[in-house]
Amino acid sequence: MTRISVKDLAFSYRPGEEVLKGITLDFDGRSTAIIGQNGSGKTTFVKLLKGLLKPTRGEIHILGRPVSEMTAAALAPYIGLVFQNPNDQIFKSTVLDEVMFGPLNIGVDPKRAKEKALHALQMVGLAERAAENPQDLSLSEKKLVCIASIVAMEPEILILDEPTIAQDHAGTATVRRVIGRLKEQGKLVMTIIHDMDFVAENFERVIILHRGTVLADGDPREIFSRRELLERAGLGVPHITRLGWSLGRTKTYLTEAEFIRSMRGEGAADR
Ligand SMILES: Nc1ncnc2c1ncn2[C@@H]1O[C@H](COP(=O)(O)OP(=O)(O)OP(=O)(O)O)[C@@H](O)[C@H]1O
Repeated sequence: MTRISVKDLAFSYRPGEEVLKGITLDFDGRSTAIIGQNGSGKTTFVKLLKGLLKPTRGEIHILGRPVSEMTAAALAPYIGLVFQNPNDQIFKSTVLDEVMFGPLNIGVDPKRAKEKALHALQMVGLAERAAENPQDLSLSEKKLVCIASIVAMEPEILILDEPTIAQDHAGTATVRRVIGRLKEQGKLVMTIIHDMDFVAENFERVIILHRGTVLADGDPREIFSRRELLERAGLGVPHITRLGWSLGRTKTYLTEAEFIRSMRGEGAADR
């Protein structure tokens, strides 16, 4: 089922300078990473999906609804965006109030909003910090509070902007677990990200944006096999993929587990 349909989408911040140049894409339920060099248009693209910017050309439908006819507030129950920098999002004086704000804002009654917020905080491992001031948390924890704030609204579509930046090892593991849970719940999880290891391990579809156009669109193994294309787009590959290549393997490895299986001789056909 198509969750998001994008047709001939273009956007300019300044007249005559298109930063998105006619993008056509459909998003189904597959978790999707949007990658690309700085300035390729990733943030602009997701802001358009979320209704924070208006296209200069083209159409977007979210769950069949035309974004052009909806306000950002009307879209909020369906699509959530977690900003890269938590300071752009956090404004309440307790963690619980912060996470309750979204559900309350879309009309959930206070009792239910509290339940949803506590459940979301449990998911990110911060339920015990509910009474604290979010400003007293570490950057890693603040980012998890921001994820919980969107999770609590239970939108069908969640977009995470650089979820692993500023995360310590435990924080990254939590983000991985939360994404897994959301996928199990049938949500469309999207991300904008430069961390290719995380993409390879957690996402089913990869889209490369390059100078405002779609340069490639495929599953991670397909995308990370295309060395020339990645070089052209100025992008790296997962560490484990590079290690495999350095050892002369033809298979594109995506995870340590599959690399180890292959090294032990369990994947002889993959070499
Ligand atoms: N508010 C703005 N006004 C003018 N130009 C902008 C604005 N925001 C972004 N741009 C320009 O639009 C282009 C696309 O930027 P965008 O932030 O969408 O790229 P990005 O792929 O998200 O980059 P990054 O990985 O650095 O976040 C860039 O050339 C950028 O300089």
